[in-house]
Amino acid sequence: MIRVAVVGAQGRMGSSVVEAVKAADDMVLSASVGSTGELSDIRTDSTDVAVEFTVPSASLGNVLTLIGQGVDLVVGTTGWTQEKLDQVRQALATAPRKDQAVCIAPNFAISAVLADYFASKAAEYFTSAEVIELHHPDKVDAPSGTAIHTAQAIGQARRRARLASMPDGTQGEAASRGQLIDGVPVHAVRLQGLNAHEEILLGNTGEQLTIRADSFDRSSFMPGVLLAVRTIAAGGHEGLTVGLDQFLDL
Ligand SMILES: NC(=O)c1ccc[n+]([C@@H]2O[C@H](COP(=O)([O-])OP(=O)(O)OC[C@H]3O[C@@H](n4cnc5c(N)ncnc54)[C@H](O)[C@@H]3O)[C@@H](O)[C@H]2O)c1
Ligand SMILES: O=C(O)C1=N[C@H](C(=O)O)CCC1
Repeated sequence: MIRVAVVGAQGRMGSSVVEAVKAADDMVLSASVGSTGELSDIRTDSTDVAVEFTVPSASLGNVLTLIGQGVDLVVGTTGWTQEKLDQVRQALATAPRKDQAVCIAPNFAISAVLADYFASKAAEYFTSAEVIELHHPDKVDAPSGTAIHTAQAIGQARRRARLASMPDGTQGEAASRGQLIDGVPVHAVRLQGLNAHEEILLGNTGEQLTIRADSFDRSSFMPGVLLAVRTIAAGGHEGLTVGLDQFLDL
């Protein structure tokens, strides 16, 4: 049995993970920690993998503390910059266990992971690319971690293909053109009734490709979370892995 601790256990995602772990035949819940709980309860004598879904302002601190306690991690909280990821890599380099592993993924839904992957493949064939993410209004960060990841993948693909900057004749005030991430405009919508959705628009003269992923319910994230837990627990992924795509045979 894989012994799993959940950090952020009272949140929307954390509480779903607690239920998913309880329902999994090969897992047992070893600890569940809320915002006032003690991370010191999560140690390698009782936990194999900790799953962290909290808030962007707390996640790095939680991750560094748990790495220091020798614990492997699956992290779904968003808000990760290159600087923060580098701090995780540094902590892992001096971690108590040599084979310690952390997986940080902005999205565990297979639809979103594939949309991101397809966009990274398609982007080099299109003159223009824009990302629209649409979420429930309780979300604290914008743009979404997934949209940032997608825009960065599109930016990389465009550089690989040596594409020129995108055509855009906008003059003067351009706030409504979205936030540029790696040269890609990203637009964030917050709307009552939505859960988590992303649309990638790719355009050429006379044609358009639209890639869209919809998570209608938080249950959509659970198979990916459990897959990441099983993959980390099985070993062989020491160090930092960013993105669930790294654990899929794409
Ligand atoms: N990777 C994915 O597939 C995926 C899917 C959905 C949401 N998310 C991300 O997961 C994060 C959480 O989303 P949510 O909808 O569950 O938010 P939420 O606000 O419902 O839950 C966050 C929880 O973290 C708790 N918390 C805050 N600080 C804490 C701390 N220091 N230690 C322990 N717990 C603490 C809060 O009390 C709250 O219960 C967000 O960053 C969101 O973008 C990722
Ligand atoms: O509901 C959220 O919050 C979500 N956050 C992630 C993100 O920012 O990409 C994944 C989708 C849901």
